[in-house]
Amino acid sequence: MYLLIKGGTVVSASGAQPADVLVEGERIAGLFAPEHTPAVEGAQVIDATAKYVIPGAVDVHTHMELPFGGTFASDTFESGTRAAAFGGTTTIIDFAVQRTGERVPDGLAAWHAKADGNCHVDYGFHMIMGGVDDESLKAMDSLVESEGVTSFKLFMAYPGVFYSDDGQILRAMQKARENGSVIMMHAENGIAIDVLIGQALSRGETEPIHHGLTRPAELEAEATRRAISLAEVAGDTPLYIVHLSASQALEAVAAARDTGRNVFAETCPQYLYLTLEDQLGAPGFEGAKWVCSTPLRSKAEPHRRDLWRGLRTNDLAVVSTDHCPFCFKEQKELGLGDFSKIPNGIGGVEHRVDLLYQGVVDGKLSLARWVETIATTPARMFGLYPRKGVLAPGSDADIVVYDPNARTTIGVATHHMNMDHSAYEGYQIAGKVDTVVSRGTVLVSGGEFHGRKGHGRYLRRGLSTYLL
Ligand SMILES: NC(=O)NCCC(=O)O
Ligand SMILES: [Zn+2]
Ligand SMILES: [Zn+2]
Repeated sequence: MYLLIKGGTVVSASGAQPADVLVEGERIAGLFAPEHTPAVEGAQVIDATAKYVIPGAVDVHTHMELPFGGTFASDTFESGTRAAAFGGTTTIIDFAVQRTGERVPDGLAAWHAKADGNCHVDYGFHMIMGGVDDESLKAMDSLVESEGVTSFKLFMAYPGVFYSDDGQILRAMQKARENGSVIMMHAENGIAIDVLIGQALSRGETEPIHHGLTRPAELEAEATRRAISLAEVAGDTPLYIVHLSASQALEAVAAARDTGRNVFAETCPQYLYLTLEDQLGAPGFEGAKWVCSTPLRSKAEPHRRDLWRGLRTNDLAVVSTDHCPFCFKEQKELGLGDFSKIPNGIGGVEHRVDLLYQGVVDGKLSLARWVETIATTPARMFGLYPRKGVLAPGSDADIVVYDPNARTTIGVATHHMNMDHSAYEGYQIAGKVDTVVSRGTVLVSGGEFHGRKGHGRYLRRGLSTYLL
């Protein structure tokens, strides 16, 4: 079975050129200069004239069905991966969770039970380590060796939930140094934040904006610097800072990278577009829609400008979504009268490709850098390259045809995520995902979904190929 994507401009992390893409079965058979494209009898043809053809995007930070804040993230693996596909994302890496007091293999098994047979796109897992002890350290080895889980997320935030102290973090980093895995860090000083939260509540400051005000940028920067130091002490353990939002934290990452350290970071669209004042500070309880951690930052400071610059310089190597949706009704409302009880998270798995493309439209990113940050580097960073993240012979035929001349408006009425609101309601997007192919199967075309639950397969990941 052949599929030919014809007439488009293929964009890769190294540039753009006119090329036709031939798919045989689930894999890419070849890329051809248009004048050299072979005639393939019986091939299904997709006309990509005046459109970009890019690798299916890879979102390395999602939380489908995450239990958090007394409820569960509102997208299942089924609804969330369908929405991902609509947005041009053909691979996700979600976070399996070992909660404090639980065993790591049990956490992984629980995530397989949620995801297996339910996904529309391919998926892998990182492991959240909610407790670092002798047993869980041993389990890290077996996850790397036998389960294809080669990255582990630790938390310097959320005391009593996922928090690890510095000793635990150092031990996990030493283990990762031995087995070749990557440590992902939620870098916020959760102990100090809890003090600020208590003080704010005792002053009667209960509205959503206080979520952001009690998580100052300096406490993200302090934790980022501390994580970088601990990784150095552990022997330059590869360290990946998740959902980086503040200029000061970015400065710490850039300084480490300038000295040749294996330190990497991602940011997310919410930090590139949304702000503490405009969203978190919306009237009444409305701001709860944008409660996430790290929080949205003040527009009075140059965070967004610096994050865009970091994307250009590669001090920010990846854009993920940290997709963690909660409905406003009944879920975000758990925090009415107490911002600290609002479940943390924003849904956006459907919009990353579009929102980052606006950076191209606005002259902030090159086309190549768009593809590199949403597809190629994520795949390399987390052991999926060259199977994912690139259009090359032998790679999985995960392909997006993107129409730069079409327009779309983001909103709850049209999105496919299981959310009763949109973090980007009314955003006008110049460009549109036109066709989405996953392992040779057309999942989305003409705005219609043609996929089937269970098409998505579990990805056993290798070690990172992005490290120095
Ligand atoms: N980010 C967020 O607010 N929720 C998801 C959990 C996490 O990534 O810390
Ligand atoms: Zn986090
Ligand atoms: Zn997250």
